Amino acid sequence: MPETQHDYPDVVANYLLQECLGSGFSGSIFRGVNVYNGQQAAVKLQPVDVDCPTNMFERNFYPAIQGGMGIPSLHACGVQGKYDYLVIDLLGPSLDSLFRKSGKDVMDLRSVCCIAMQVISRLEHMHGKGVLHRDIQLGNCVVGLGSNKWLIYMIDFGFSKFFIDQTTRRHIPDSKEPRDFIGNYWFTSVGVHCKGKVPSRRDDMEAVALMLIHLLTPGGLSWTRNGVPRTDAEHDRLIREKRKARPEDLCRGLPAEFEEFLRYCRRLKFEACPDYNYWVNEFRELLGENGYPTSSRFVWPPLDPKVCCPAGRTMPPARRPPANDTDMVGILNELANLQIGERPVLANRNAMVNGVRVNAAEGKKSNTTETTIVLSSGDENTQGKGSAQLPKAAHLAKLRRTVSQVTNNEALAEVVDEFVQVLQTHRSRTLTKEAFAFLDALYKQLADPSVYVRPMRTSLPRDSAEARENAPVQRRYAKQNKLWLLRRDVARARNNQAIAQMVVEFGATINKSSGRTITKDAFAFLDGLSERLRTLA
Ligand SMILES: Nc1ncnc2c1ncn2[C@@H]1O[C@H](COP(=O)(O)OP(=O)(O)OP(=O)(O)O)[C@@H](O)[C@H]1O
Repeated sequence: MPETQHDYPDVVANYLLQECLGSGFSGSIFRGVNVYNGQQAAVKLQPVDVDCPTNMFERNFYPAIQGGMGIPSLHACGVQGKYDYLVIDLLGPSLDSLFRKSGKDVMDLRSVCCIAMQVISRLEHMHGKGVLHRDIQLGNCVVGLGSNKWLIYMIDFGFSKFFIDQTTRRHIPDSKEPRDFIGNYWFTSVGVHCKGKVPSRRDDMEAVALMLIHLLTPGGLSWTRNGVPRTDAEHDRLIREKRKARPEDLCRGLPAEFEEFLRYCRRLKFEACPDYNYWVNEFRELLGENGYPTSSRFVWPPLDPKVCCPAGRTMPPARRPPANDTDMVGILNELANLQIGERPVLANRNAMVNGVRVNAAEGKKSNTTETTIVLSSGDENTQGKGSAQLPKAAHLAKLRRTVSQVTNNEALAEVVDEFVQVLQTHRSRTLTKEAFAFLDALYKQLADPSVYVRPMRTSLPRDSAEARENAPVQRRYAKQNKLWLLRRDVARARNNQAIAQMVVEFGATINKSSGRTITKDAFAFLDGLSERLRTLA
């Protein structure tokens, strides 16, 4: 029997109310038992006179989205006495509650990838029916019960909205007028929360990205750490913090997919349909690359890594450790001392950190002497060359000079391998101007060393005449699709000229992207390129 300050009825729509399962801003949810057939359900009650009658809104969306995987069924709804009610499938605990109860600071990578795959699929379903969720958060993702406990359900459609007008079947219009934000403090997109933009599909996706990054960040995203803002000043502070957080800072130390996903969502146009499939596959691949099963089934509590990870694999932590170089050196030294069978721990490209430069006078305070600590990757190609000690820019400049003098494919392949290694070694995955200069030189060697090559990246602004000139090639594909195609096609490139053309397209695609980051497909392309050069040698 419900105990409350509200005088909730004992029975609502034939359901005898039992214990309270959760409470929201203006209502509560009870387990209910059908008095006629004993079936259980969740009964969501809200006083009819609340300022924001979300139950009344919510019931409008069920007919449109019901039947989708991970969408609860609506069994009954209406008004009884002073309460607006919804009777929906009884489900299990929310991700918020599971995570809190685990007492952990971060969630494991496998669980986060499964959440990513499932929640993106839920959005694909909802968006496919013309509905935005607009309140993506851990409390609104709940697991099923019994045989469905691996399945993540989306709940709480009280803030949802049809973005496809039900009469005209057209997308709702954008507006330049800033609007009051709708959603939640933690995960609502920067555009909607901090800039007052009209929410669309991209904002649901960005909320997912922020939620995933939050789960992988010790202590969570920085603006979530002071609790819910209670005053306007606190809210303003939160907005400033959220707004200034750059993807590369939020995702430092995480697998590159998370930063790419966040950037992707933020680049989407107002009416754009996100490529859900692409991202589900990215997170699936990330699972595979880390030795996990690639199923999206959410297993909680997480399995012991020894059980779900093939023998001999070393598991990456949910987050690569340090924010601080001094800590990093300590951890790397410890790692170097570990005796883990015959496998060189640091040789795994995903986990590899070849070298770390640490300033002798601690951090960046001094610009004098630098102590360099180099840990070998165990990779034959770099051993003995001593070049891992060079700063990234100098190393890339040296490679540019080398590539300009190389005359055969085998040697070109070696230089490309070293280029990849330099990019992998450094924390920032941005293609710098030195890296672009290397690509220019590589192109020249592959195409015709005697011709003048117009630099791929110049200091001209992005919308300059030159950028516009290149635009048709760049616009043809979104970055990820283009890189995927390049990665696929380089294996069958007929000759050096064809590869040279791909290098240009590769550079143009990365240059066009907002972060100029090197993605997994980008690395795969470079690897494929060097392999192809060897077979064409
Ligand atoms: N069908 C369900 N089965 C089991 N528990 C549920 C169910 N629906 C909701 N809950 C629990 O109740 C909590 C609140 O649910 P919900 O978000 O739908 O309510 P709300 O009043 O709209 O909340 P808010 O004010 O946060 O938007 C959920 O986090 C979950 O723990």
